[in-house]
Amino acid sequence: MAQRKEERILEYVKQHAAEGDPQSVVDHIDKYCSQKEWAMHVGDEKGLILDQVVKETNPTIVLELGTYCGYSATRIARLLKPGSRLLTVEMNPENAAVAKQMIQFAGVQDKVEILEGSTEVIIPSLKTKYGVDRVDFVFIDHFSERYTADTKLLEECQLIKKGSVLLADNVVFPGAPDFLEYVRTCGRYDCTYYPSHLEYSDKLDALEKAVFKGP
Ligand SMILES: Nc1ncnc2c1ncn2CCCCCNC(=O)c1cc(-c2ccc(F)cc2)cc(O)c1O
Ligand SMILES: [Mg+2]
Repeated sequence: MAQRKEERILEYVKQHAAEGDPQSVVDHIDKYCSQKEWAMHVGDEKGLILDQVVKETNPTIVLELGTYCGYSATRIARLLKPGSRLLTVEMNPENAAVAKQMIQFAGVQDKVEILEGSTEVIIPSLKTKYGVDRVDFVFIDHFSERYTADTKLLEECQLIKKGSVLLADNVVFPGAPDFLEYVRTCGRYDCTYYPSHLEYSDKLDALEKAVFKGP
């Protein structure tokens, strides 16, 4: 029996999902986490909203803040056009190791790069160290206390340009009130609120989309 919940999820996927099939990986993570052990993936209900926003954005460069086990990285990467790439930031090295294997098993490793470290350190290095000019889509799913600071950091580093899309998870639960206040009142974003539910739960939650209008 694997020691950590995240390793048990990976083991279940390896034993039951179809290798090289990202949809199968996503479906089996949802199955395990709704039936056996809850875990903080964006999940199937909010995941459908994520899918819709990714499809309408059709991004070339995606940044994800908070990889965890790689569920949303796999979910996003399965929708990306050839030649596009997803950079995902994870501070916890044990979770990054699980995510690397999950992404590899799903067969999307050529599109996904896991950057180990904290967002406040990684974001300022994206241009110089990772050759990023701008990001088209940012999925924000790390500590809600960092959402606003990292959004401001993306602006200051000129990583988001007119039309870049931010999509933030958990804006109701655990909640990101200062992020909602910031993007809705600073005058630089067109915001859309998508009510939903916390993953594998009937508690209310929501996603907030914030489209950058330029500095
Ligand atoms: N500065 C940085 N840079 C990179 N990673 C970083 C970081 N700082 C931290 N981390 C590492 C991310 C930590 C996980 C973030 N996600 C969450 O914390 C999260 C929690 C819940 C939740 C649900 C029910 C409850 F009762 C309680 C919590 C649900 C979700 O969908 C979540 O995404
Ligand atoms: Mg989340």
